[in-house]
Amino acid sequence: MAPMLVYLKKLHAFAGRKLYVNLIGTMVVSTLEGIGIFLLAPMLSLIGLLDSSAGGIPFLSSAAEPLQSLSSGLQLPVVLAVFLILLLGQGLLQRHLTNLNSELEQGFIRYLRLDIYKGLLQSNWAFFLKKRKSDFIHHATTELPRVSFGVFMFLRLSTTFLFTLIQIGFALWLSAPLTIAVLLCGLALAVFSRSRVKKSRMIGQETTELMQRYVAGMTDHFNGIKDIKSNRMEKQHLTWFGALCDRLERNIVQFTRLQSASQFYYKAASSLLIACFVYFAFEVIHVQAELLLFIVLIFSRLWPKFSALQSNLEQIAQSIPAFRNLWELQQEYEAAQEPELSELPAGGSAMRAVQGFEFRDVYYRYDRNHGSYALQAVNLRIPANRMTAIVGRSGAGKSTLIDMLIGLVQPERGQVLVDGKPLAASDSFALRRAVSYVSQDPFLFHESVRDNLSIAAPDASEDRMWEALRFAAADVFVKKLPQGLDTVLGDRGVRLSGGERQRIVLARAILRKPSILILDEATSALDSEHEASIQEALERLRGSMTMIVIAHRLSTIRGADQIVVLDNGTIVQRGGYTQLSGDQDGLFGRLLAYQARASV
Ligand SMILES: Nc1ncnc2c1ncn2[C@@H]1O[C@H](COP(=O)(O)OP(=O)(O)OP(=O)(O)O)[C@@H](O)[C@H]1O
Repeated sequence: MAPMLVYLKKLHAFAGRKLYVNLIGTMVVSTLEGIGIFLLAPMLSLIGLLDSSAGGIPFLSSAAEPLQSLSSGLQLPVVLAVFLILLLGQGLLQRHLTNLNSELEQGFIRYLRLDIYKGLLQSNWAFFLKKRKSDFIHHATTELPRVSFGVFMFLRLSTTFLFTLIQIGFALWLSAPLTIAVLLCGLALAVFSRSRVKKSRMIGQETTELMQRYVAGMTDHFNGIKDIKSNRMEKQHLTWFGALCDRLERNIVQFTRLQSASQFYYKAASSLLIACFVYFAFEVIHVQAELLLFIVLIFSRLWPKFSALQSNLEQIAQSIPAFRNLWELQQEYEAAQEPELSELPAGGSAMRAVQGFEFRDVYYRYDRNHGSYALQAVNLRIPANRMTAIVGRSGAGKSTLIDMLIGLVQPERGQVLVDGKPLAASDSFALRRAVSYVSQDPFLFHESVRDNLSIAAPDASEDRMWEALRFAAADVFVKKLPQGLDTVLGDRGVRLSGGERQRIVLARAILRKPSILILDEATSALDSEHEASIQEALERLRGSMTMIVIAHRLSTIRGADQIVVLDNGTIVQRGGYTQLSGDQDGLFGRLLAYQARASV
């Protein structure tokens, strides 16, 4: 129940006064409906079906009295007009409430979406390392609407409950013994149905798990569609997917069956009760036929409320696991918010390293409980405005070192210093504003080349964009694209090769005019000709920015001021290209030799 309270509070914070207008409006609609039904009494009395002098029916004589003063020809039209006005008024109000309710519900979904997305964006990198991307998609697309549905179902339950109380009050007035008898029967049925609420919750838990697997599976499969097709794995994936879809189908049908069975039990009980009451009231305690008719009328209104309450309860129970799931994610990312930031920084000044960076006896493990060290005993200086190359075998810790430099991960032991001062977690935004980072797996949005570039520098002119594209040796192929800079890339537009993608991402990085440029295997997909032209362009930037380059192709780092060789998370060699390549027994020398043999 606690997670549900959290989201009810959020709804309260979001909707404020509108929420109460909605709740009170719903109550008014229900009451008007009740009054409309009570008006049936004078109507029936006027057309002679009911004796208005019958003392056993409350309201009837008092409702009939004012009518007596009217001429007989007017009485029925007046009653019918009041009846019509009431029901039309109720209809109009209902329409208004339906619209308001939809605005509230959709607004609340938007509010939750933004709240969650912003919370996720402000979470630290360690949080993303632990989570699967598909889980976020699952939470945003499946769990969030379930939570919103659950919240509004709870509101509906509350108003139905209140209105049921009012109707019980009327019913008690009409006939206390019969009402108490009906309530006892309702209670017995509710107790009998408790296990169904529990079952709904179990089904809801299974829905959550199955949907999580469904979204994760779909994401994985379509991320790996090339592997699937080229290795003819379609059949295995289809079998897996088919089995999961079967389970999803069974899960939903199971819940519908449970709900329809509950509704049937309530309906069957209601028919049985009405039959018993009529028999008992008519044959045993001999109440007036008019009163009996009225009692049947009231209970035929009251009983559906009981079954609606049961249905609401089952639906809420079914959505409870989604509340828990979303709340757990929210707690996780709230604990992982980047420090001292309540808002995402829009602009602000970038940090400028004058002397450079220093790693002082740094240790880092991805899993602090039982993982091996990704970095250990790292002592390293990275001078400002020089080019530092980091090399080593796969898994040596190169990317981890970079992530730590830009404050994405923090040392478990030791310190990272900028110009001699420890890099506080709160400085990392200022630092990252100075950085352009091109990762191993460059990412382009499904937008035009222009949009992809201006994400990095919204104010950049077209001339500056072409200049950056020239730098990255991308100008020639962009000019040849069907709409040049305005060509849409990706699924809906032109597909680029790996090397073309890398060059646009490199242009984007340069467009930002960074003071620190980090290239993590950023030219690995390029042919030698394009790579050479980028090397020349980088050479021209030398001295104007700090460059850190991770490279497997060692020929590309000949010009580096310092080369750092990592192995198993530790620095095993450091020096200039000529010095390191001269040491045949060192790791650098051996890596060079392997590459020389491989290229023969
Ligand atoms: N998210 C992660 N969770 C757990 N371990 C990780 C994670 N990322 C990297 N590692 C581990 O940390 C070590 C260093 O990885 P890192 O990615 O820094 O190596 P790398 O030198 O950049 O490798 P490559 O050249 O293949 O990209 C490896 O043993 C790797 O398995």
